[in-house]
Amino acid sequence: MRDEEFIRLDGVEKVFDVRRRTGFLRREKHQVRAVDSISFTVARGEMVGYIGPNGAGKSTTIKMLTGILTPSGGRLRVAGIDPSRERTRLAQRIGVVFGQRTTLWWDLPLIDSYRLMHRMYRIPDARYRANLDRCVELLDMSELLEVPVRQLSLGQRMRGDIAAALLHDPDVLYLDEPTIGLDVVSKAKVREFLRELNAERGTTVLLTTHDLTDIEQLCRRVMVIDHGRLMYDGVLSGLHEVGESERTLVVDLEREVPPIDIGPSARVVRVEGPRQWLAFPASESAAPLVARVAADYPLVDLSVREPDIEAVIANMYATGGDLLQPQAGNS
Ligand SMILES: Nc1ncnc2c1ncn2[C@@H]1O[C@H](COP(=O)(O)OP(=O)(O)OP(=O)(O)O)[C@@H](O)[C@H]1O
Repeated sequence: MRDEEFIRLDGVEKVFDVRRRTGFLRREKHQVRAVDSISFTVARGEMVGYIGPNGAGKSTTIKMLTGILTPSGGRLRVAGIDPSRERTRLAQRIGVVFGQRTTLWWDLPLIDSYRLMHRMYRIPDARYRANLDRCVELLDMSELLEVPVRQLSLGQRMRGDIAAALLHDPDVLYLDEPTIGLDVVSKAKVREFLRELNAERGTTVLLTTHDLTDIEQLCRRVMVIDHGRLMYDGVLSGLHEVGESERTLVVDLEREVPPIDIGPSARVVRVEGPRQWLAFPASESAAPLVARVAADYPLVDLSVREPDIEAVIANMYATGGDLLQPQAGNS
């Protein structure tokens, strides 16, 4: 197994058989293709965002990567291991954090959950101590260890869960919504910790989130999945180009004038006194637009605003992704 292909999926599929009620006693069998022929590789030490709308197939992919679910087709390897065949061996190499569920014992003080994991995973004592001390320090948890999990706030519990996933020094960490419901300070703490973990330990991280700031701050590469298919795999900024989004030229004029009219290449989307906002395709240069406005209108100042990434992604989902192809190189 090469480091560039630490995680590797080739045409992976997952089909669920479900029975739908169609009448009082009638049930119809049908199939849900949750993951539809997905291929990608993740290099050792990469930190990759895995995003998509509800029901896109993200959790199903993560469950196959942990060995909880067996693929219906295709081939999948994590650290050279087939997850569903060697789930126990894989468990020593991976850590998993599900933001909406906890792996901690609800009624026990946090430290007792860690002691149990120490035994369950058969973590050598020195390694357990070193990892625990490091998490306690970096995640600011010294006050929390004796507190029963049920009394922890969501942000505290999340830090507790992240530490639990790292006690056995996994090579790969799957994070499913690790900042969901957290306040700004807790989110910042979790992100900072993940950045350090990745930089210092070279832990490979696959991050699923609906919070695009997580991705912006942590991942250079992002994969977008929708209807079980990989719609995009590349740098986050590249989404602007494929997302058919618009940039905005904001112009300050000497005085109020009627909405600027310079033909079909740009349209006025907002006017506030002498300031006007013109939307134009993100793929086009602003220069000709600026030249035309400057020639015909009393221009004082201007700026160009990049599309907001949330709008780009919302647009991608809305268009069904037909325009988008998985980027070569990572598939
Ligand atoms: N055990 C199951 N049985 C039947 N259908 C399932 C099962 N698990 C998932 N699905 C279906 O597979 C599709 C993908 O679901 P999945 O949970 O992977 O999506 P997701 O991207 O993680 O969504 P969310 O963001 O809402 O968590 C959905 O249509 C879902 O209803």
